[in-house]
Amino acid sequence: MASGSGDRKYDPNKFRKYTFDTEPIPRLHCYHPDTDRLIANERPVVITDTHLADTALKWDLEYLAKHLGSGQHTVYRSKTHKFKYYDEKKIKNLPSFTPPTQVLRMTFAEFLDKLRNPGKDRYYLQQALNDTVGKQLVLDYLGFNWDYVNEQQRKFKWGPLTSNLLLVGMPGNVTPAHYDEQQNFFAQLRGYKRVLLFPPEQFGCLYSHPIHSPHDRQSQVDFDAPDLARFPRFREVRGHKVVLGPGDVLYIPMYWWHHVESLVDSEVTVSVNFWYKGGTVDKIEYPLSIQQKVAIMRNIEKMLLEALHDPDQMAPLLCDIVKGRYD
Ligand SMILES: CCC[C@@H](CC(=O)O)C(=O)C(=O)O
Ligand SMILES: [Zn+2]
Repeated sequence: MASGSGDRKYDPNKFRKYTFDTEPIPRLHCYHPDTDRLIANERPVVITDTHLADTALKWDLEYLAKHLGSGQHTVYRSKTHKFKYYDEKKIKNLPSFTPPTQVLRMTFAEFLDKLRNPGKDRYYLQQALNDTVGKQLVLDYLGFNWDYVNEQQRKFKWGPLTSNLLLVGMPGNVTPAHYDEQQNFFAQLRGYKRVLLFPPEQFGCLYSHPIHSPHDRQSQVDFDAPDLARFPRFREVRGHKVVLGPGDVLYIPMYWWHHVESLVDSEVTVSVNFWYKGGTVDKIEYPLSIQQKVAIMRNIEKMLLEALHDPDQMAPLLCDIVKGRYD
């Protein structure tokens, strides 16, 4: 049964089921007065009629093969549907770490080949748009509604645009729950993606990997088989949910956890995100925001690890600070 507004065609039953409740995310016109209020309050919202990346709505596989350029692109290969991000620079911190995916470099033509004959593997192209793309793609990129996003960046005092990541994923691919330290306008171009979001207040329920781990910022909880003995507060998560289709732009606020999956039987999905550095506050106001508290927790963890030089000493030391004194 097709679902969704207008000519949106997807079967909502084709997304994986999870153990927690979800509530919908508002879908508002870019000029609706509540849209800017939600963004100003760092709450997620699907913004319609931005025409943000309309020039990229034609970016199907054939078009990308023609215009993405003959350079090498970053493609992840996974033996499962999950593409859990890891920071290669932190692997040295954790000799026991086994990367859950392989990073490959290939031309788009080679990527197309993999899509046609994936074998048991799955592939996910994740490539920052840069000056290696073809002329036509540059023209499409210049044709993005920069007036709109530049105005938003100014209005909400965000930092600079750091990158636009092009994402070309196989049906069913999942980017597991994580948070980013950047503001994100996520533009869906082809196919359908479901995004589950969790506010930064649920930090204590999503158990991110330790900061020195390559999986820093990623949840330790396997949403397909949550280990409630190790992660008991996962029972408390309450998600926000939206299915994005072509033309939708989702504002993913900095520090909001998100789990993103391509509809299992949709066409190959194409998205482009707009990552902005967070703004700087000129003066600290109290009470602190939850985002500021997450940033403080990260800084404390970094400083303590730096001082102790040994992750195994973190828990006993923190327990001595807290137990019987602050709890
Ligand atoms: C590597 C970025 C993946 C993306 C989610 C997805 O489309 O799979 C995301 O998490 C983001 O845009 O922040
Ligand atoms: Zn993300």
